[in-house]
Amino acid sequence: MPLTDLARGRGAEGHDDGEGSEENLGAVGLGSKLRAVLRIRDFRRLWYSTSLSSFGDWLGLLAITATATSLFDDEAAKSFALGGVLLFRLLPAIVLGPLAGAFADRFDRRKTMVVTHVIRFLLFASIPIVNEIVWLFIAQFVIEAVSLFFIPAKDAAVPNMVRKDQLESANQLSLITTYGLTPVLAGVLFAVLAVVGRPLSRAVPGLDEVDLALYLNALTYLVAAVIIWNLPSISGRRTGPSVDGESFLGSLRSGFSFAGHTPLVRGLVIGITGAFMAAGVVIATAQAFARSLSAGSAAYGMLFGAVFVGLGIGIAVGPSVARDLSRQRLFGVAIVGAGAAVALLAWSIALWIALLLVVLMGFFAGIAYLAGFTLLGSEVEDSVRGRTFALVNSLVRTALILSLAVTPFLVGAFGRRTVDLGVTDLTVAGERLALFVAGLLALGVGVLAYRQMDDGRPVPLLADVVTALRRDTTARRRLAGGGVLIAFEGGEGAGKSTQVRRLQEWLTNEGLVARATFEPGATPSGAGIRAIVLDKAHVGISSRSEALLYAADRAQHVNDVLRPALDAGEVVITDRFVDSSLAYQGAGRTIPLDDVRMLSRWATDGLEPDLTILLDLPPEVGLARARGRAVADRLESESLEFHQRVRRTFRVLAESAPDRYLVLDARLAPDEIAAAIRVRVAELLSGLPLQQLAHSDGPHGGPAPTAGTRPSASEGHRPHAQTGATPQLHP
Ligand SMILES: Nc1ncnc2c1ncn2[C@@H]1O[C@H](COP(=O)(O)OP(=O)(O)OP(=O)(O)O)[C@@H](O)[C@H]1O
Ligand SMILES: Cc1cn([C@H]2C[C@H](O)[C@@H](COP(=O)(O)O)O2)c(=O)[nH]c1=O
Repeated sequence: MPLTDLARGRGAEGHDDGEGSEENLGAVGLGSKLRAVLRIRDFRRLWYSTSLSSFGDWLGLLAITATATSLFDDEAAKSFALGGVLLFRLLPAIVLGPLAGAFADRFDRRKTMVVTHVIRFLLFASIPIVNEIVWLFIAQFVIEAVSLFFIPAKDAAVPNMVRKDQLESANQLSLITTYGLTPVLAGVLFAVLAVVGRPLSRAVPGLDEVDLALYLNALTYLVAAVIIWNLPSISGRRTGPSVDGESFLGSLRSGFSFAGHTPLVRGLVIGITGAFMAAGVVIATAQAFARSLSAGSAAYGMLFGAVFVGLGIGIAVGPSVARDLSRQRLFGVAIVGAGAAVALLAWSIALWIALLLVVLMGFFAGIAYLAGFTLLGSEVEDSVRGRTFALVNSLVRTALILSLAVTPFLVGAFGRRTVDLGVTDLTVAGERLALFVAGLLALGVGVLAYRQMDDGRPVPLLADVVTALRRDTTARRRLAGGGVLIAFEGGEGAGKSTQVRRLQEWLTNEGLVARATFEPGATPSGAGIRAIVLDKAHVGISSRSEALLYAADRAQHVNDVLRPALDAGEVVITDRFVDSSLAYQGAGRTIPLDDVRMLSRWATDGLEPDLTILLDLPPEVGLARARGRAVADRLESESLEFHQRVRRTFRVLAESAPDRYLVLDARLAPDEIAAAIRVRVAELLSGLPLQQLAHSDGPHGGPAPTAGTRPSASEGHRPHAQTGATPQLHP
């Protein structure tokens, strides 16, 4: 068993008992998910520590850029100093990134994190003391180099602290904190320091607000180091310098080879690097683009803010909007979305259009970043995770440096050109062309990344995205070859058993594996429940108890019969399902429908029919038919009003989702009803990947099991061989 699984298992060190179980129920709000992940003690402590150092980072950036510019009076020298600070921040990644990754995979991650924090504490504290631009550059360079060792150690440690299904929430929390909360708090504190700094520097000569910010920043690293020191679980299995006897160079090589030969990682690397290269172009052209909108000096600030608004929305709501889509697909789709938004941005003529597109770009970028980061954490083995994170980190920074450095030259060289289109002249500005090219680049890498990472799902991408956004779980199951569930509903004696049997016979003759089943009583324990609920001798069963008995029968039925058959790609036809509980226990026994719905959803684990066929009949007619067949059971013996409520509810349910129901008048002749059913079912099944009977026994093969005689659920299993697109059916 991989170490990551062991560490994530129940009772792993630092896990609080019972946390996060609510998440397993499905649709849980962002707040609850974040609270659940924060209940994990060690993760919570690591989060405190990284939030603190991230806050320090932002404060440090503000203070350092202020220091750099304050050392000069001349405007050109100020911008040189600013550019120099940023360059020295990004530069070390090119050389040191991969080394740092190999380090994170070979050495104790906790010690690496503590040592790098302490070094940064010392360096930040030294900047105001030395107060020289050359030392500022050197310190920046070393701080960044040291951060490169911290980042992969931290990123690679997080997946070991939370359950796999909680990693996305843990990443959401980290990204929201790092890019939403801490920069704002740092900005506010910096502003406060600017106010208190002046009187302070009069009181303590040589100490101003920038120095204070730098000292505070240094202190955050020291406190964060102490917190991490007290988190032994971060160390994991790394106690010695070498994990498996591989040399340092060897592990560096194997890290590159892993990234190059693993399609998922290759796709992620291509996607993230390309997207950041495009982001660099957007940043480099932003000022000129804002000016081109002739919207005043505030336009740049607004566009800048819009990116963060979009990013925030994407990170916060993206995962729940696209809950059902695989993260591989989500990643590719989101990069393509961000690229398309940038390409359109190049053409926008008004500030409000540009703002909308920038929010959209940020939204998709946020989703892509979160999905990519989560995939790296969850899909990459612990032993190479540090190297993988570090490689991505280096490539991201290299891409940013390159595009930030090259774009202004290209834009300047292109200038503004007028193209003669014959009918009219088109003026093209360099910054807009660069934006358009960046958009196309992101679009291209999104497609490329998607192709590399595609998880081989049989569902076409568009249908996958549409059904995921619509939360159409039944359509998703159908499209993925997960069988088809057809439910028959209706009152007593409506002819359900008759039609279930006829439909199954027809499907079998058409060469498909079709299983007939029923509720209640299709499993051995269900048969016991059926005997209880239908026996007139049981006079004292309460409404709630009855609802629970039907739910228990259904839970067993789903588990033993429906799910396995659907997983095998069969067409499953059930005589009654959830709607019967809503109609009989809800309307009949007057239990609130929402309670019955909730109980049923729990029992079925969300399984819903692809199609429900309602055979509608006045209860007096149906009861007469049923009584001609056998003595009335406990439910059939209920009053006419009871059965009228049941019928009304069946009809209301069908009216509320017409595309999922086929309502037929059950007074028609059985042949007519069967023909109408065949037409609708042929439509539903056409082209779906379903199990087909082997040639030896079908099409037109062996006898079909009889639903009307209430077969045991194991009957109806027929030898079947292949899955394939359903051939043309003949209704
Ligand atoms: N369309 C129809 N017209 C007239 N009689 C029918 C029709 N369909 C079925 N019947 C007859 O009505 C009786 C009940 O049919 P069936 O058992 O198929 O109904 P059901 O809905 O499964 O009933 P229950 O829910 O009580 O089990 C049977 O005797 C059957 O032959
Ligand atoms: C599934 C289900 C069924 N019932 C009732 C409806 C009928 O009266 C009987 C089942 O009899 P049948 O001849 O097999 O149709 O049970 C119910 O009240 N609630 C349910 O969920």
